[in-house]
Amino acid sequence: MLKTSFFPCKGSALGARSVFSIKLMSVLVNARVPTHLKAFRTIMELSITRPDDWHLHLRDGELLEAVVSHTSHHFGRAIIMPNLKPPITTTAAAMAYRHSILKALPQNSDFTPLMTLYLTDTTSPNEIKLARDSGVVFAVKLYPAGATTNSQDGVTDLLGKCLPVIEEMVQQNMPLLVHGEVTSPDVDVFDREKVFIDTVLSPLIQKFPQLKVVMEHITTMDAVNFVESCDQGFVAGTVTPQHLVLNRNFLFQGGLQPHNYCLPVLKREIHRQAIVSAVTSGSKRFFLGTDSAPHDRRKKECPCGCAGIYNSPVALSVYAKVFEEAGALEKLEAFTSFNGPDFYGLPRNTSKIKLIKTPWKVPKSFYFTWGDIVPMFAGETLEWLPSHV
Ligand SMILES: NC(=O)N[C@@H](CC(=O)O)C(=O)O
Ligand SMILES: [Zn+2]
Ligand SMILES: [Zn+2]
Repeated sequence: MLKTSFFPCKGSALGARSVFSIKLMSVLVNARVPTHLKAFRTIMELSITRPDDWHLHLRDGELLEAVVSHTSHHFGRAIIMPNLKPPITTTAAAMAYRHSILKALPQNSDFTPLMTLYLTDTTSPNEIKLARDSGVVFAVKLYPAGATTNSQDGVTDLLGKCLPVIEEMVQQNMPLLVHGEVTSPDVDVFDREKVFIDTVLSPLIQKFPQLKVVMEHITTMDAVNFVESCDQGFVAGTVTPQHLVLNRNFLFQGGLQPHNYCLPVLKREIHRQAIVSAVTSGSKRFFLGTDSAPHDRRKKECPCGCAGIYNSPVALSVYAKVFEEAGALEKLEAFTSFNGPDFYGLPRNTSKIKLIKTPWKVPKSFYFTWGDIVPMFAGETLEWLPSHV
């Protein structure tokens, strides 16, 4: 392998602390031919600060053991979603869940799970104090009751029933993470995010301008505009790989595609484009949150399949492709590794990972003791292989 050039890239959005760099390497393509005829292929390699995943479902039991290393290999930290059965509604339960995640990690892993509490109609302000004092709970998650997987214990009336808890969250500087969809059957499934913004989120933020809110897995230009219209530092948005590269046609292409079904559901192409523009613009308001949501294959390929896309194994490759295609690779690192910790008031990671622009094949499935999980882009070839430095 012959290094032909090395140049650190300092994009304007990155500032002096950026360690982003691109390397080009010439690699021998065919070793058998005489030296003077040997062909070289140029390989690009990115070095970025270790990313964090600000929205992740790790599940529990054998599913947890099957998936955790796909995140812990390349990510430093992740915000762990609390929608287990039963949900993680107390600090004590969050601490126990954290313990089981740490136990499931590969040996010598330094991955840190950042725990969350599942908000219910009866969560007490005192529970928020306990959560803050524990030092291991970093946010509270709002699932409108019935909106998504395991949300049946969620909130039925946020503005009516949860005001004392929200006041305490403001006091404790505890972020509220939002699955932003209304659940009324009268509202078209493709409009649920916009209606949620208009009827729940806007009034909430007007009432509590000091509340930190993350609009999770944004799917529409309405969500992009909303996040951009709010005070920076108080409202942010996470973005999944699927909402950057798939539109709603992918739900039906060649027949019903259960592995492309997640909530909020994929939207029109104009919405996908608005999200791509927002994240590749270099805005600090958006950051990486995969919403990787593993389900056993039989729960996806059945008459009433679960919502959720398992994307941990491919997420970094997909994000890199999106930034590359937008001509904004120098802004990738802020999205993957800076904007999230800056919003949460946590230090940025200090170690690095590499992304190598080489083709690699996504496994068709990941088997575990009682089933298997089909990842996003199963069996397809991607580029930008993540690797340790
Ligand atoms: N995104 C999904 O479609 N599913 C998530 C829940 C969620 O994040 O809404 C899951 O837990 O499976
Ligand atoms: Zn959700
Ligand atoms: Zn989720």
